[in-house]
Amino acid sequence: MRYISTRGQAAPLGFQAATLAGLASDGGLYVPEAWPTLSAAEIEALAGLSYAETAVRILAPFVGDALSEADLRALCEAAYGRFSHAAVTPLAQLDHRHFLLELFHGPTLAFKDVALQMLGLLFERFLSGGDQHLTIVGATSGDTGSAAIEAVANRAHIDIFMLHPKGRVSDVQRRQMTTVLADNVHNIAIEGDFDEAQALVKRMFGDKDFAGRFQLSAVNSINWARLAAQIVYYFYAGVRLGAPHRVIAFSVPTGNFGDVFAGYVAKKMGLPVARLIVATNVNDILHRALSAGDYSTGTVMPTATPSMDIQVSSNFERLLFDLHGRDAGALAAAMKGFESDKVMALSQAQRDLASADFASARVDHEGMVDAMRWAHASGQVIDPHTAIGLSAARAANMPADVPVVTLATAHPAKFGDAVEAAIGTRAALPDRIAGLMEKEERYATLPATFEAITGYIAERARPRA
Ligand SMILES: Cc1ncc(COP(=O)(O)O)c(C=O)c1O
Ligand SMILES: N[C@@H](CCOP(=O)(O)O)C(=O)O
Repeated sequence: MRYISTRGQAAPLGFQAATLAGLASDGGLYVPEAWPTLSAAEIEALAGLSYAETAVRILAPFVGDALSEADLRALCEAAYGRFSHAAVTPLAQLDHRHFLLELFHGPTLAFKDVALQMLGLLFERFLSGGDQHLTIVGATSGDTGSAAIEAVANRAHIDIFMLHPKGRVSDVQRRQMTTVLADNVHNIAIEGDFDEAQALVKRMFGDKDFAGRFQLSAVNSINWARLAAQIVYYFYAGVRLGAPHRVIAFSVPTGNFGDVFAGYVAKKMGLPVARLIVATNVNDILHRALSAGDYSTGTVMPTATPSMDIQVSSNFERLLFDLHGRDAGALAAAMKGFESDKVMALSQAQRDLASADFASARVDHEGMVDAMRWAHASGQVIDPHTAIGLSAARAANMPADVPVVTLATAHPAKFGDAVEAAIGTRAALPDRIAGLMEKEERYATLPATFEAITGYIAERARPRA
């Protein structure tokens, strides 16, 4: 399997090189040259397999010859052996057609663990025996940061620098990052929002001098390996609900468009998906783009779903690449225009193409609270992000015989205040993070400027070997 850049100016890479590179040198994102497919019989054969074994079957075509099947199996078993639920990503039923796909049973209690536990092991595997070391630069609106830090803390060949928007993540989210005092972990609170953090990170990859001095890599979903690992749970849930013989819809609380893009890939690979419902909070650029062709940024509004307070969604570029007929030149020109003007219009033909796979909804604060209360009445305490997805799922116009699965992306204990405000009770902090609120924190606070951030990193990172 070869990976090509959405902007067409970087050399195609294999899985190992694409994983270590993170972002393509031309500013584009790596995508597989062609989508691998599974036959109906191959999907049927996933029934009854463990999560780790399902991961082996789904990831094998993406990994290609970068790992033997036995090595891939060993990594999947190690990664998913750390989850607190035997099913890794279990389904919970809310009523006759609504389900939650619980993605928060990993070490940091959010869906990011599903991919990052795997990515941490892949990095270690690809770096072992060599003299390379990676400087990981990442941006987080709350959950990627802690999952990535958990996955790479104390690894000899890696330094991680994680940028989060100061004061715009929950206390639990911040502490999950800043109380990890390992020498190779560097947390930076930037005086800006998530979009600025993400733009700074992307600029580092594109800066010849900086990228030449340090071997940069990514843990955000710009890294293809992140997304590949997230495809697995769509198949795992779909097969449990009757795929390939039954069509299923998924509702995905969306920020950076990574999670829902993984669902799109699952559909391309053959999973029968009626629609992927892109559920946004009031930071609704993706809903406007898909429903009205208006892909234009506004000011980011802080909400009770901070992990989704995003306007510029990295992975939307991967969908735009397909919507531009995989014409990298056309996409590169469109992205250049968007980067300078903050506006892009999707044509009617592009919207029609997208609407075969995606529906979308914007959910405001009241909609989120209603969904939390409805789930609570059905016996489930859900986090605010999941509630955005559930609200969109309940409003979606899906055929009556199609089950609708909402991705439960975080444990409700990560957002205790918002949960209590909505349903009058808090979810207890699970044992995994007990004592978190008493631990010592360490992080730097810096202005959101390229010079300040790269200067800080340059003083601490190990240069290229
Ligand atoms: C809890 C939670 N829900 C939803 C999202 C949005 O996911 P994505 O950025 O992949 O669209 C995030 C952040 O990524 C998150 O942390
Ligand atoms: N909500 C995310 C934002 C980063 O998304 P990613 O999937 O690209 O890592 C977070 O929790 O940090």
